[in-house]
Amino acid sequence: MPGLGFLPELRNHGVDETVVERVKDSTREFFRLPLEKKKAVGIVKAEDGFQGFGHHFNTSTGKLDWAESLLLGTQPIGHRNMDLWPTELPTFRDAVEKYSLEMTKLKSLLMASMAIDLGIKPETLLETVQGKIQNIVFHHYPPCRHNADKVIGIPPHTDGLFLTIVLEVDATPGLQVSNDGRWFPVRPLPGSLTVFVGDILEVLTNGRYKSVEHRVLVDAERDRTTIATFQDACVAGMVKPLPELAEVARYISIEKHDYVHRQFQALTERANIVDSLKI
Ligand SMILES: O=C(O)CCC(=O)C(=O)O
Ligand SMILES: [Fe+2]
Repeated sequence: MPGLGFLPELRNHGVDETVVERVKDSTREFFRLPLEKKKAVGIVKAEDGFQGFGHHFNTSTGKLDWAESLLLGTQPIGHRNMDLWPTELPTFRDAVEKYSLEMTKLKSLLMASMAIDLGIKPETLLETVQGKIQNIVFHHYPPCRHNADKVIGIPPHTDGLFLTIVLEVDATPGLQVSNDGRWFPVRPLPGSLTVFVGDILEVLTNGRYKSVEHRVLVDAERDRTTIATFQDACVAGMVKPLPELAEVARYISIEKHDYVHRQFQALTERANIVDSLKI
């Protein structure tokens, strides 16, 4: 996918259909729970970021956040906070565990194709994600019948980690990508997945792949529910272009924890972190 910031329709991805259907059902069931039950797994802050249920985005766009989300650390096992995996629903934990493993497999397949495309050894790329965090975020955007222009599902952003794989639970539109200052809807065919290049992947590939700005609008009539899987990466503790792709580095090298700090700052200032790393 040279030059592409996202793959709008990944078909024939080999992800087990039963696993997909079960995680979709579990997600619908979770959001149908009464608010008190969802609050029981409310956001908890930890050293490696926050996990749990709540409003994850602080828009500062002058619009009201119109989403409820549950973020679970899923890989490696030590990153899990099992207190936040709902026990209320009998199949939820198992469904998420299996889906997480499918996403791990798919990520490796995608990375093998990327390595071929980039002309580097697959191990070079795979090493960057070895033992790194995978988070799964379940989003629910309820319909907004009146004043839809005053709310936003997720404000414009690029994904800060390495790779994102989005599964739509229903067929409600809302996701849009930005290109040349215009917004374009993303409408994947049923059964396909949407893949986003994250900011770290842009830096690692020295700009061969670009992270792309996207947002989620709220539908007037229908709920939109999605499952976004995020994969983290770094090169020996650093966010920097892979030496194999950086005869002339186009981005500075930065310690991973400084990157996380900068990313947090960029989010609150609505600035683009990747731009601030460009040489
Ligand atoms: O829900 C969606 O369609 C996209 C979610 C997203 O962009 C994100 O979680 O970063
Ligand atoms: Fe995103």
